[in-house]
Formats: sequence, C-alpha cells, structure tokens
Amino acid sequence: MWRLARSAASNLRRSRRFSTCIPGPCIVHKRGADILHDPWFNKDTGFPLTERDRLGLRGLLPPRVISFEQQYARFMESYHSLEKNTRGQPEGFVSLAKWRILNRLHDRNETLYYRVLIDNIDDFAPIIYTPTVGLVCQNYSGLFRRPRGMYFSAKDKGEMMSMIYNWPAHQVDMIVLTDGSRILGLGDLGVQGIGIPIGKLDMYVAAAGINPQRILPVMLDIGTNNQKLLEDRLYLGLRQPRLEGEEYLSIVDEFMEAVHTRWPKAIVQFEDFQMKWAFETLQRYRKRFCMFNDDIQGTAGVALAGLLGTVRTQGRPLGDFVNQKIVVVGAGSAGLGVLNMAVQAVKRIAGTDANPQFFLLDKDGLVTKARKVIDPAAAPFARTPVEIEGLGLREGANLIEVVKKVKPHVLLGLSGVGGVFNEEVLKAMQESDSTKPAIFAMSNPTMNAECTAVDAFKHAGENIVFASGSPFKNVDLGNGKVGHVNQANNMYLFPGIGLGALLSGARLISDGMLQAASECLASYMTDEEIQRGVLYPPIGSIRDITAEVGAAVIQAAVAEDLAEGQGDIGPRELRQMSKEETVEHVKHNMWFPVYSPLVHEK
Ligand SMILES: NC(=O)C1=CN([C@@H]2O[C@H](COP(=O)(O)OP(=O)(O)OC[C@H]3O[C@@H](n4cnc5c(N)ncnc54)[C@H](O)[C@@H]3O)[C@@H](O)[C@H]2O)C=CC1
Ligand SMILES: CC(=O)C(=O)O
Ligand SMILES: [Mg+2]
Repeated sequence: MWRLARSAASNLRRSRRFSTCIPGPCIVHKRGADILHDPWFNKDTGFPLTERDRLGLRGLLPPRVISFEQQYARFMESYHSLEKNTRGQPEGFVSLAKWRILNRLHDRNETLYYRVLIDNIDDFAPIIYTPTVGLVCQNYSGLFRRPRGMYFSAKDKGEMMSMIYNWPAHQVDMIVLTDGSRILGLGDLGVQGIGIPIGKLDMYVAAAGINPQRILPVMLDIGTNNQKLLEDRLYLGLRQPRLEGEEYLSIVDEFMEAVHTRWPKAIVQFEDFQMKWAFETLQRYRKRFCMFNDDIQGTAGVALAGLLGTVRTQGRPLGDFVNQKIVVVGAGSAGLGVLNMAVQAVKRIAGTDANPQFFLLDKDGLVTKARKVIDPAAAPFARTPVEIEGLGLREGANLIEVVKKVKPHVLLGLSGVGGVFNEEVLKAMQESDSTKPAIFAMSNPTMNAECTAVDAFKHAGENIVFASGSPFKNVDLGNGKVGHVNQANNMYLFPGIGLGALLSGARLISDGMLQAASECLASYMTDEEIQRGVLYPPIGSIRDITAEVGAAVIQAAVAEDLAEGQGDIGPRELRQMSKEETVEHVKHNMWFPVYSPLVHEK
C-alpha cells in the first residue's frame, strides 16, 4: 500500500511538469445530482464542502472529502488488485477486465480518468487503444452499457443538420469519424467500430491535451456486410447491407456539412474506412474542410520517420534513402499511403526524380504493370516487367520469392494478415543487402501483426531493427543483450497533426503540414538512440513529441500562408514565434486534468 501510494504520488509529481496553465473556474449549468451524473464535472467524493453547498450537493455524498491524490491512489490500488486477481486467466479475459475498470471510471469521472491515463500511458495505451480496443469493438454490442459519442445512420438522412445540435457541448475541436468498414485488421465491424474513434480521441486527450469536452467520436452507420453481425441478435447497428456509390457519399456529405455548419473550425479525422472510401473521401473533402485520413496520411508519416531512421541505423546519410530497397506487403490505404509519402520524400531528400526501389505486394503477390486489373491508386507503384525481369521476378511473385531475389533493406507489412512474415520469409531477410535489415510488422491488433518480435529476432537475426503496430515486449537475446521493439503506430503523429492544425487555424491540412510532422518525428531521435535500433520515442514521452509535432505543423501552415490562428493568437503572432516559442505555445494550450472550481450559472 505504501509503495503504491508513493508511486501514485511520484506519478502525480511527474505529470505536473506538463501542467502549464493554472486552471480557472469552470462554468456549469447544472446543479445537484445532475452534476454527479455528468463525468465532465463530477469529482465524486472530491467536492469540497463549500462547493457542495454552492452546487446543492450537500447530503448527496458521504460527508468525508477525499483528495484527488487519495482518489487516484485508490483507483490504482483497485487496478493493481484486479491485475493480481486475474493472474493466470486467459489474456483476452484480463484485457477486457482492465478495459472495463477504466471504462467505468471514464463514464463516471473524466478528470480522474484522464489523469490516470496520462500518468500511466505505457500501461493503459494497450487497453484503451490497440490491441484491446480491437477486442472491445468485436464485443461492443455485448459490452455496451452507456452511449459515448454520436451515431448517424443511413436512416437519419435529411435529419443530420438538426441532430448535430443534440450534442451537449457548445464547442467541438476534434472529431474522429469511422464507418466501421475496416476496423484495424479485423474487417467490417459495422456500428461496433465506434470503439476506434473513442480510443483515438482518448489518445488525443492524453497526448495532445485536447479538452475532453471538445472531442466527439462519431459512427456513421451505413449498414454492414458482416453476415455474422447481421445475424447477431445483440447487434446494435442497422441491419442492412452497406450503402454504396452516390447513396453512401450523400450520407457522408450531409454529415460533413452538418458538422461544419455548427462548428466551422472542427477538424475531422477519418479513421478505418475501407480503402475505396478512404481515398475517395480524402480527395473529396481535403480542399473543402480541415480533415485528414489517419490510415493513409498519419500512418505514412510514422512509417516514413521509421524508414529514415533505418537509413541512419546503417550509418548512411539520409540521401541514401533513394537506394533503399523496400518491400511493402499490403496495397491498401495504409501501404499506398506510405508509398506515396516515401516517393515525395525521395524527391525532397535526395533531390532526384530517380525511381525509388520500392516493391509492392498485395494478396495476389507482386504488383506489376502486367496485371490485368489494377487499382488506380496502386498503379503508380506497379513495377514494369523490364524492371523485375533482371531480378528473376514476375507478375504475382509471392513474398518469399520477392524477399529472396530483392534482398530488401526493409520489409514492411500493412496487410492485416497475421503471421505472413513466416519463418522462411524472416530467414530470407538474413541475406538482406543491409547491415541492419528492418522488419516493420505494422498491422493491428497483435494477432494480425505480420510476425511477432520474438520470431523476428529469432529467425531474421539479432542485428535487425524491429517495429510493430501493436506493442510487443523487448526481446531478451541472452548474454545481457536486448532486441528493442519499436511501436510504429500512427499514434505518434495524429495527435500532433490534429493539435497543430487546430492551433494554426488552418483552413485545410496540406501535404507540407504532414511532411513537417513526419520529419519532426524522424529528427526527434538522437544518433545514439538510433544506433541502438530505437526509432521512436517511448510512449511515456508522447506529450512531449506531440508538442514538437504540433509546433512543426503550425510552422508549416504559417509558411504556406494557411494559418489563420486561433483565439487571441492570430497569423501575425504565429509568424513571429520562433520554433521554441511555438513549442511553448502548443504546450501552453494542452489541457491537463485537475479539478477546477465549479461555478454555477443558469
Ligand atoms: N501501425 C499503424 O499505425 C497502422 C496499421 N494499420 C494496419 O494495416 C493493416 C491494413 O490496413 P489498410 O491498408 O487500411 O487495409 P486494406 O484492407 O485497405 O489493405 C490491405 C491490403 O493487404 C493486402 N493483403 C491481404 N492479404 C495479403 C497477403 N496474404 N499478402 C500480401 N498482401 C495481402 C490486400 O490485398 C490489401 O492490398 C490493418 O491491419 C491495420 O490495422 C493501418 C493503419 C495504421
Ligand atoms: C493504428 C491504426 O490506425 C490502424 O491500425 O488502423
Ligand atoms: Mg486506423
């Protein structure tokens, strides 16, 4: 108990470093029991007596006032007891139990919830985010107790403009939107995909300090093609096949218009849309609204930062990126997003139009121009027969052939297929032309990762650089050596992209802003870290890296004349800020969970 209380207190001290603004009073339009039932304002037993009097709470709570620190320690104690009591139980059971205890706190007291989340982000990110969030989505209809966020369905056509006013907050800054059609690597989960916007927005609060009263998770339920869900009596979504074509787009159009009518400056992050709609909606809205697609653009930036890191691990200059042979497995929104950004980076960094040595595979093998039907988004990356003949490859060559013949510097998986980097493929990576071959198994959740960290180090060798989309523990290589596991996940960028776009007041999110985000992440790591195979910062410093990324995004927006500023800080003030001042400005605008005095106003 003593140890626990002490570590809780030291966590609190540590987290205060980020508390850059003194919290002012918070206006509340409710009184009495209504406040206790509102997680935005509820302090549970933490309401001071004077506040209980002012807000009509006297008698509605047990008499003793418990401090925030005590509440925090008490929650952590319950959490650790749960950990102890579930030891030895199946992993999924334990993860869901942990999610439940966190979710109950989320539903009751958001201030305490976000504080424990921020302070324990290493332990809690895998629960509220990948991998457990995948399990939560799969079981959502059964787990459902209270709604969170908004649900717009195909049946709401024509009503969205008025529905949007049902949301209780006056201001919304950040929206994460999904249609549930490609949830992580788990496929079409229909309405159950709402877990993803909720988890992503939790990361926004934890990493970017977006005020939780200004976030909005949204599910656009336009049906599901998942037969199992359609037949599930507990399924909570529309029981109809997905709308297609113009019918589909008219629903998304209506939603985007409604949102921006009420909150013209809200940023919309599109998340986990199946590929055709991911690309189509990005093209359709990116010049009209401040929006981005996280799977295409956020993932690309994180992967590019990692790829540049792998060039540094080999002791080569960044200009050498053009000579890296990169095999990308998965030609979906994520894989193609990575290739698009990597091609731009080759042009920028190496200052050349040279054809980068990228090889793209999908479920039908190596993608070449000889393919009869080729997706237009993949076409620019299809190899010509001439290019691959010399390597002894052909259209549709399988992964093992490609790895053996190409001897890539990097093998990058965004296929959603667990175990596709099997023993044979990993062993073939030992023949890589790189001194430090890189293996990125980026698919989520854990069971969909292309390989495990243990298998990667075991079969591909101890000198590899390894990254995965979901977390794995570092690998004990024996003799005191450790194989470092990086988490190559878009969580390192999307919070900074959203916060930077918000504070810049930009009308749209440009390629330049996204590139700046990626380059900022790439340059965050020191040479010494990179030499140890550490490509990304520890998740414990996610607020710090997010502040840097946010500042880089603002500066790019200013440079492109897109910034209109926010609040008292206009474009002129932003332009006058140095890099350091911009980082400070971002940090200063991060919300931090503390109990503010509540003032009632009718
Ligand atoms: N680590 C991260 O930050 C991120 C990870 N992802 C993960 O990437 C995965 C894919 O996402 P999307 O591109 O949006 O999906 P998608 O469905 O658009 O694309 C999947 C692609 O994989 C290909 N594929 C399927 N089976 C294959 C096989 N056996 N061999 C080679 N290719 C195969 C398909 O043909 C398709 O091109 C998901 O698991 C997702 O969780 C996505 C975004 C971010
Ligand atoms: C991380 C993420 O965005 C995905 O797996 O879809
Ligand atoms: Mg995603």
